[in-house]
Amino acid sequence: MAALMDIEKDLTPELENGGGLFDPDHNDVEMSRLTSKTALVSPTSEDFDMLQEDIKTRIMDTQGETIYEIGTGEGDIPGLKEEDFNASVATLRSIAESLDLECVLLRERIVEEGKAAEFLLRKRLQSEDFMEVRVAVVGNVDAGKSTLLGVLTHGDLDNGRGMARQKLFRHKHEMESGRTSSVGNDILGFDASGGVVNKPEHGHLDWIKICEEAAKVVTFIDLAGHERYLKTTVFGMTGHAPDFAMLMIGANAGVIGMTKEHLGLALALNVPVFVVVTKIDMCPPNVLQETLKLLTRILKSPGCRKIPVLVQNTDDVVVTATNFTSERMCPVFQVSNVTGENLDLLKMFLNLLSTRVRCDASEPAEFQIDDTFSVPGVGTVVSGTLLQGQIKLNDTLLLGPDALGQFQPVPIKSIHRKRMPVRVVKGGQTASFSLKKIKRASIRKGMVMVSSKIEPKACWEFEGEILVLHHPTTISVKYQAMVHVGSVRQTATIISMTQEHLRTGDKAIVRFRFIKNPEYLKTDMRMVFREGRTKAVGNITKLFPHVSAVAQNTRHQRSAKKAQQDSGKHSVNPQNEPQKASKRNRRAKKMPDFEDGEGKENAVVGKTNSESAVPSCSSSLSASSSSSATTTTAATPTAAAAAAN
Ligand SMILES: Nc1nc2c(ncn2[C@@H]2O[C@H](COP(=O)(O)OP(=O)(O)OP(=O)(O)O)[C@@H](O)[C@H]2O)c(=O)[nH]1
Repeated sequence: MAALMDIEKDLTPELENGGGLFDPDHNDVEMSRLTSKTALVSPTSEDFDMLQEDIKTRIMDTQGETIYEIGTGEGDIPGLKEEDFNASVATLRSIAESLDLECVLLRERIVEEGKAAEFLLRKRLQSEDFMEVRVAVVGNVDAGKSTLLGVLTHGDLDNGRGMARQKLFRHKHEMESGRTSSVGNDILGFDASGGVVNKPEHGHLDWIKICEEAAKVVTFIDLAGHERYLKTTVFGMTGHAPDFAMLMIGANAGVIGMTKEHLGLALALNVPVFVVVTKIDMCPPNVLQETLKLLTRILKSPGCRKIPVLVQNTDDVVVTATNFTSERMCPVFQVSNVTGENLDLLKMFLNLLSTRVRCDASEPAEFQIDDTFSVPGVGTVVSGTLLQGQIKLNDTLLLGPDALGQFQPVPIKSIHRKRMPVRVVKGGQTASFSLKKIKRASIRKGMVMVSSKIEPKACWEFEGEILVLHHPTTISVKYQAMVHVGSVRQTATIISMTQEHLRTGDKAIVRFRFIKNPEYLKTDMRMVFREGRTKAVGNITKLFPHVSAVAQNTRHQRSAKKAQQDSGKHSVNPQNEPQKASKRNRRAKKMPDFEDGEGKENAVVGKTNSESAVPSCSSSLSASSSSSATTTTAATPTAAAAAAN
């Protein structure tokens, strides 16, 4: 636990100043009174109101919950005497009640001057509303991914011979009533006090019931472990906008195969990773230790720069969960799907995770499409993630860009979240919409539906600052590879770059041009550029030339419209390459690639993390002995080169 305490100091200054509830730079005298550890002992009615307001704001910012610490304060030696501690808890409970929040004790501990504790404050949501967290599940074949999901979502342990995974009711692209969204999902619901609400009936889970009873739903995006499906995995990690990645490792097999590749991908996309080591029931202790040793070495290597923390008790869960989004901490669980050992810790951790997307309903809506369906009796259905803003029933959004770079207005006639009909969807949540009078063939994954306030523009060309993680020789102008940005997945050509040639480990500003369709992109989006074993990652830095989305009733517009007749769109004059665009459009219509299938990876709209133009960490892979075949990312050119060797 000593290591853990160091980490607490290192990573959680916020825990030392009132659970991060207060801005330490705030000079206001009243505010500083409220950051004291005694703030809740006997507050004046004015202080009470301020505390209440503060918690309310926090709850709104985080889509419905926060962790509040009692007994610590800015500049105070932590700990409250029993009496003061009890008074503080009573105040907190009373504020929680006034705001209709569930108040659940997470941990209580003895510190320097007495007691301290953390409470989870979670909004009691209406039955049609729930918080959402998406977790991408990655790891090598046989690591126990499907088994763990089966055990978590169905509540029965495995027999070590594949029983639990069989329970997963999985229709990858199912569209029952047009309500489903996306690929390979399993859901785990938690009620306001953190209890699991999944109750399989005859082995079958009723998603609507789970969503109605849950205050928070964790969606697992189950990604394939086999190398053959790496493209799908990249799509899952970019297009399904996961908040976190759960990297699974079989204790006895260790860090093998695609493990490092998947870790490198999560790091490159800035998706915080936690590790679950399975099969500890059947693994000799010395082998388990070896696996943990190698894992620790990889995580700490310069390419990863993570701080691994073995989670062994509920204290560790609270500390890791509250600091997880710092991206540096990497919680490591050791579980058995057969005996159930430590699964309660993992469940508690999942219950405490919060989406990384801040929800601000006033922002213009931006929804990225990651799948399309054609549902009998319903019509065309699109599913995806709302990256920002809010969408309500009967809103009208702009759908596009089409092959000409145009956007067309579409009214929202129905919304489903996890198969449940709802009236509103908020930033950070996934949803599906049925679209009237729009043919499925006219929609590509990677298209968006946005508020008209955005005045969206599509682009054929963009510039990115990239780091080459691996390439066998040199990359030059005219080189083509697949660009993954969010749910966009399309081949692009390098048309210019700041260096003549790029080798493994090189960084450069590169200008790309899509070969088939213009796309809707934004600067700062994370991108992956790959082809075979060639891999580069980076950030989009510039977009150009833009294609106007404003309708102009020109002769060209009319001809473009004609070209799109059978998809029923209102096309508009593109401002670049009109003729080529028309041809592309026709070709695109002949070869729709919207089928949902295992290998049909599409690009995904990713969460963009704008911290740096190039990834700050990369595949550590250099730290591990093995094959260069699974090269991943590298934080520095040297590390990348080492990884490649
Ligand atoms: N003894 C033991 N067996 C386990 C455990 N977890 C999984 N297994 C077994 O390991 C085998 C592989 O598990 P899967 O869940 O299919 O592995 P996976 O990672 O989903 O594999 P892919 O879907 O092929 O990527 C199955 O036979 C499981 O019963 C565990 O904790 N203990």
